[in-house]
Amino acid sequence: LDLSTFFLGRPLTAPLMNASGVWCNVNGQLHALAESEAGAMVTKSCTLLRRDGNPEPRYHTLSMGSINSMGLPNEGHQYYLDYAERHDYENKPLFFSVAGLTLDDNLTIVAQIQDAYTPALLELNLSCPNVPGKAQIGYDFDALDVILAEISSAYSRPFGVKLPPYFDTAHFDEVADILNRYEKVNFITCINSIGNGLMIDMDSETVLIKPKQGFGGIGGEYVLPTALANVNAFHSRCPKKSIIGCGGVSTGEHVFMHLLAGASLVQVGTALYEQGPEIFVRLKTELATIMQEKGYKTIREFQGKLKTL
Ligand SMILES: O=C(O)c1[nH]c(=O)[nH]c(=O)c1I
Repeated sequence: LDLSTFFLGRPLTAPLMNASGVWCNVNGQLHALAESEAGAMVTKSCTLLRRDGNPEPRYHTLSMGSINSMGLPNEGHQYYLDYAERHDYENKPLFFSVAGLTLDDNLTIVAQIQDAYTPALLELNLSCPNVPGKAQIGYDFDALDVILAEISSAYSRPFGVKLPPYFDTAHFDEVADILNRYEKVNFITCINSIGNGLMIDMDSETVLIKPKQGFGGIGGEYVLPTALANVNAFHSRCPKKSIIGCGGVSTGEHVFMHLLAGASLVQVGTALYEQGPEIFVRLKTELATIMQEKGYKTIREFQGKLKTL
């Protein structure tokens, strides 16, 4: 599936969706997303069985974003398969996020998605930073190679991966080399939260969240430059794959920047958590205004056309 035509070919001026994990854990939230102005939507990353996740407080708003250590709370994969069966795909495409705790769990879940033959698009989450004792697959390049080989042979359709942020050119090169060896990896979602940040309450002199001594993934405005860099790095290194941008989006300008950097579709996390699905109306309007001011009729005219000096 080529996301760029799937979304850019359509009259959408705002290919927008939620970031997995935000407003997508339970049916009521999923229904609200389905009814929203978002162009697509994704389910909460699921494990084989239901999980409570980490003890609360596990999410906190920050002056320029958020910190979270949710711990992969979800209703278990069958719950989201049931939702995927009921979803109205004419209304908007559905992405199905999977974050199994083991390779076997991932294979079991993916096999059931295969058997259910849902039109949902698999987004394999390789970047959850908050399960104590579980290193991120996205930062273990051998494990990354193995899971892509296993999923590619177990799943017959195109799928995508949700990557953590990288901060070193050698890592962009190495991860892109691995991804380019898997033609079934049709899209790359950059970025997940910047793992293991820490913020402090000045009055009580304590951390803000309970799990992991206060360490958690950072989202929001703080991560925009890192998100744009990862979108652009993989856009230039993986010409046959679509990039879904995620990270730091709260205005139409941010959406425009992600698209210019190479994204075909843009996810919203922290700002959606704070403002709810109505945000998609504002982002669509703001992007359309920017496009009008710049004289662009379609996204294709500027998508991926970031200029260097
Ligand atoms: O703690 C979480 O549930 C979580 N939190 C994130 O910031 N990213 C993720 O992929 C996940 I699975």
